[in-house]
Amino acid sequence: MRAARVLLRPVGLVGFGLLVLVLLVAVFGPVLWDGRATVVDTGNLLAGPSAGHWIGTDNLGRDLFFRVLVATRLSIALALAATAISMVLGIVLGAAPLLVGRRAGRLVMGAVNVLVAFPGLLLVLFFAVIFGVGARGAALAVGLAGAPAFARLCHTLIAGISERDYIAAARIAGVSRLRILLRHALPNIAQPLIVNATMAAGGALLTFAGLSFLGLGVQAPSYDWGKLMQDGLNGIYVHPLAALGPGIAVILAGLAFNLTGEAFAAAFGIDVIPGVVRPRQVRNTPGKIRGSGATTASADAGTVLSVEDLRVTIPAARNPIRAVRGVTFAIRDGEAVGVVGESGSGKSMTALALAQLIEEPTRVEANHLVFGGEDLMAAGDPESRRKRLGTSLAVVFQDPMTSFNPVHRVGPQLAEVSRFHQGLSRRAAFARAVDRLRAVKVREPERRARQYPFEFSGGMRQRAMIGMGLMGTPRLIIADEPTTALDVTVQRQVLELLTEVRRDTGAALLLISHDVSVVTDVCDRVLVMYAGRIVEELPAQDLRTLARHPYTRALVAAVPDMETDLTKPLAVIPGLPIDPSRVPPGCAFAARCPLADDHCRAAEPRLQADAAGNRVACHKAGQALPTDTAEVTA
Ligand SMILES: Nc1ncnc2c1ncn2[C@@H]1O[C@H](COP(=O)(O)OP(=O)(O)OP(=O)(O)O)[C@@H](O)[C@H]1O
Repeated sequence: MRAARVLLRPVGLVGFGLLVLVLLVAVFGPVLWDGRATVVDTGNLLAGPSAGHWIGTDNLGRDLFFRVLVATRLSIALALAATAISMVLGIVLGAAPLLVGRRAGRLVMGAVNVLVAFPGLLLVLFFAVIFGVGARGAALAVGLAGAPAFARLCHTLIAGISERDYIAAARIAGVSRLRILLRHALPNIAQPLIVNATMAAGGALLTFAGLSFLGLGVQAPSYDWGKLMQDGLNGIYVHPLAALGPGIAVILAGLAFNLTGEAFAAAFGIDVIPGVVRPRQVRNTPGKIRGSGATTASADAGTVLSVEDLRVTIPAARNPIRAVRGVTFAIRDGEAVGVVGESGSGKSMTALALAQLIEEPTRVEANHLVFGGEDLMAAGDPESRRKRLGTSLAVVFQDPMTSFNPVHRVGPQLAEVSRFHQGLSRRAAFARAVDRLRAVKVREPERRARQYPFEFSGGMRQRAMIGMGLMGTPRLIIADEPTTALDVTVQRQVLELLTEVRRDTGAALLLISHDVSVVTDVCDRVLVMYAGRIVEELPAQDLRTLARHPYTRALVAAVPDMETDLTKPLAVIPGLPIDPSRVPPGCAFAARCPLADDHCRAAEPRLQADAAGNRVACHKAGQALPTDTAEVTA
């Protein structure tokens, strides 16, 4: 237990001990000592410390020590109330991009950033004047003034997890934004938020003391530490303890909160300074439409997905990054299509665009993008579209560690899909989740469904992810490098499972991999991508022998098989992929191609189909390579 370890550190022990003491005094102080704190002793006005009055009396002869103890409750209550206001408002504002979309969210965060730039005390004074003097006004003022900092922290933390696959999975399942926030985002950022709240409460204590001291906070006859300090200030030269006593209480309580927060932060490895997690630029987003007449949902019968001229562009300060540059293909019902290519060739971007998981500022454009008869480029709310797609499209992500929300049990996460889409009761949805876990060969599914993701092995998590896709009736499963993070034996099991699922459900499969042998084993057809384009399409069984594009042949040669001469160094493709923000004229592969000539460097080859329907984009398609097998150089 990391929380328990906090108490083993001196800082944690002192802070936590002090905090418990302060809270006990806050709860029981008024009950135990209110009488002694309010007794007026006219014979002892403004008396100094004595055996009867440890830190003296005030101008009505009331015992200051007991007044400080009794004031603990109001002081702590105000600090906690203000922190709660800051936190709730901060979470709402910080989650704005998630709740109301990127564009409106950016406006909100812009305003938040301006407010963060203001000195905190200035904001407090501003709000205190607006809400009026008194405890309630002060609590609102301190709460509101603290909200921007929380908003920024919350925004940063949410941005840090919004790329996680379990958030994407929830989006694909069509879960509402509010539910994603409450169920998937907040539980995963709770630790740093609570640690920061603890420390903010310490800061709020000081601010309240300042406000009351200035006469803007608590008003007589109520009193908090600040009010006591203000009263004591009048006689500071004759009776300094009257002001020092409550001052020391503020410092001790502030220390208690801050030390406890620090100790928890250290134990949980949390950076309490906001702004350490940078959001990635690409986010889940609506698509944009180009062209007009071609956008009607005119999929051929038997075609589950039809894509024409898909483009994904990421805006950048200088040149936009053209991650996908006009991809056209179709998948028939039940067919398995593989996408191969080196890292950065645009495979994942294509998949994310198909799953409607790309958001502004990244632009998705296509002449035609139809899934299951639904025009995905049609105007309309992408969220409601995703909701409709929810059960017919399943996505399996690369990293089984991030596919599930770590704070929820696996069964309920699967069940969420059925509760949301099929309106099943909690019990019925859970039963279906158990059934689906059984279908993907998770042993003891009833017990496993009640376990947390960390109790699953990587392969089992990946099976469970496939099981989640099967909660609906998927017509297409998009699997983006589903086995990359797994060891070889488990890889095979997951691939076999995908094949079985396909056979049993009739779902089509789009399998993305940089591993040529994986797609040749599992798929019917292969799309080879390079620099954001499809450069070749052919039956998977022909990939090793009949590939015509020099790039495809180089990819194949780079994978050793039983006939590879292991006495020679393994083949690699010479050179580096192009920078997608600076696409050269002509063929993007020309600089690395042993066959390239001036024509290749000047004119971009079109993707052309032959009589068999295979496609290749190369001026030199099928030509013999210059040296022995050697588009490949060691
Ligand atoms: N957030 C981003 N910001 C800038 N460029 C990006 C971002 N995400 C992707 N890209 C660029 O877009 C191009 C396509 O990326 P994509 O992830 O689709 O490639 P990939 O073929 O799936 O690669 P990998 O196999 O490594 O996942 C790459 O050049 C990549 O650098």
